[in-house]
Amino acid sequence: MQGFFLLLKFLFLTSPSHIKVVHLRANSVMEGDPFPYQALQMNLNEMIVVGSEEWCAFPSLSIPAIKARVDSGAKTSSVHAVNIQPFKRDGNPWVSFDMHPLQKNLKVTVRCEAKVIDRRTVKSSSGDAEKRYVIRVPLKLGGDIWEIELTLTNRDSMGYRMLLGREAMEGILVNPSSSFCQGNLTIEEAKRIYDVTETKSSGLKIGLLASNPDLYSNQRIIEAGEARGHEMMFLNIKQCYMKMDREQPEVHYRGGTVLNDLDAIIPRIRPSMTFYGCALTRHFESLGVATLNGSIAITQSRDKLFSLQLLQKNGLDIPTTGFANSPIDTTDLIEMVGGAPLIVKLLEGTQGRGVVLAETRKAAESVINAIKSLRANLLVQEFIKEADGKDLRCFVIDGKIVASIERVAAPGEFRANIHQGGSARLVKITPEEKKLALLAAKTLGLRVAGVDIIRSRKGPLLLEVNSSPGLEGIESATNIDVAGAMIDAIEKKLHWKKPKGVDL
Ligand SMILES: Nc1ncnc2c1ncn2[C@@H]1O[C@H](COP(=O)(O)OP(=O)(O)OP(=O)(O)O)[C@@H](O)[C@H]1O
Ligand SMILES: [Mg+2]
Ligand SMILES: [Mg+2]
Repeated sequence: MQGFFLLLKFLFLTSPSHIKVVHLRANSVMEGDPFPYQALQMNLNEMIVVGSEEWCAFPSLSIPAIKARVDSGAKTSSVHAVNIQPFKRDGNPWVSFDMHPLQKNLKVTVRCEAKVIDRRTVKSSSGDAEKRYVIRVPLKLGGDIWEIELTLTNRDSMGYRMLLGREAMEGILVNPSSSFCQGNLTIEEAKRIYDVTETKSSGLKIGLLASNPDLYSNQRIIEAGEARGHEMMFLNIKQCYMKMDREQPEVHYRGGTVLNDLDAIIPRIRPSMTFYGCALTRHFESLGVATLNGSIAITQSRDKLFSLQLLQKNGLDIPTTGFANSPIDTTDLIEMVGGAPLIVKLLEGTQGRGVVLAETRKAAESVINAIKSLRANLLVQEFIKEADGKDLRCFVIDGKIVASIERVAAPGEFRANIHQGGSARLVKITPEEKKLALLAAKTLGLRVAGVDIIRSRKGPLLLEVNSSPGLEGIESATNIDVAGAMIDAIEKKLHWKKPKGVDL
């Protein structure tokens, strides 16, 4: 009742004609009073009274029942959403996502779609800031229906799948001491509404282990998997964690969901996440989940020095490369790779950052010694001048070259990386280059690899092998469905065949 009185007071305070604080008692409502109690009473009668928790519905999302925590302390409303996939419809941004509308129940999954009206940084009750998609959908509560804004987030670790915040509460009276003022459902009834009949899809369940669902490459992989009838799940590396236990090792997803029914994972680990991402991939392997690229192969390909050693040991041609510990050896290190001009590469560089051309011996010495004084590791490499700012990127999947492009550096630039302004074009590679690319992927044990080759006077030389090569440059330059070929490789690994009679 206390809340009810508070709201009465609130109503008076926020109404422009009543600016003084009024303490109301139910028995003070009497005829002839100076206050327009009758009008107020009519207003109140029009309001929807809700308790601290209520069953709601989202007709446009095909969610007939979801239990919400009513919290006027929260500004925005949020709803549980996982596996969020942005896409475009009629040129507008949309998202599709999985909702498990029933608490602690992962069997009931509804795939929802809604137009995105905003992306907003929201601070959760734990203090973490998260960038969330915002949608606007009709909410049904009791007999009423009105549009509200919802942010999408993983609420697995929260007590409720939905939070109804004050922005969505226009016309609502909260009585915090009661619950389900608009009708209650038992869990059994809620389950019956969703008609829990487990329907196992005939496709594979594939997890994409990555960091950013908005990346072109990640979107394409999900799209290609779904187009082949598989259940694709975007798994944010940072939100997965591992249980090491002899009897029951597990991978959990934030909130406690146990990821125990995946057939395969596609690791797409960004360089800054190598350590954690590889540990996670290893854990999936120990659970018997198939991985497109294995953890050992990813780990060794990420170590530029180690992978070059492995490649040259297996007879592959690489530019002459030097590596030293002490600045005392810098002079000979430069000599060793044929003197200036030469290339200096940071061991942990990517996208062409950390690759420097030192044109003179003096410049080479200063760059090498400066980097060493920062305790960073570097490689010194002969400069392949005749490459003229061009290199080749060969996309290898399952022992075959599925696409190749030539990347051409921007004017005045020697690095051909797209991120450094380079452009890509279709190229026909020679049998020698083809052999080099396939052998490189095989040597590093990568089922999927982006092999970089530079054309030199001595013939093709191997620059490096990437375990999570980007798809945008290569797919747009060649029009080849590289993402589809990656899914084919998983199907092949798992001996999965499209069920007869299924038209995908
Ligand atoms: N020895 C070299 N001689 C001439 N050009 C080179 C040499 N090494 C690298 N480059 C140029 O610099 C670019 C970046 O080098 P590299 O691929 O080794 O670095 P990266 O930062 O790891 O890039 P990536 O994004 O491909 O992982 C190459 O694509 C190539 O165009
Ligand atoms: Mg690289
Ligand atoms: Mg490269």
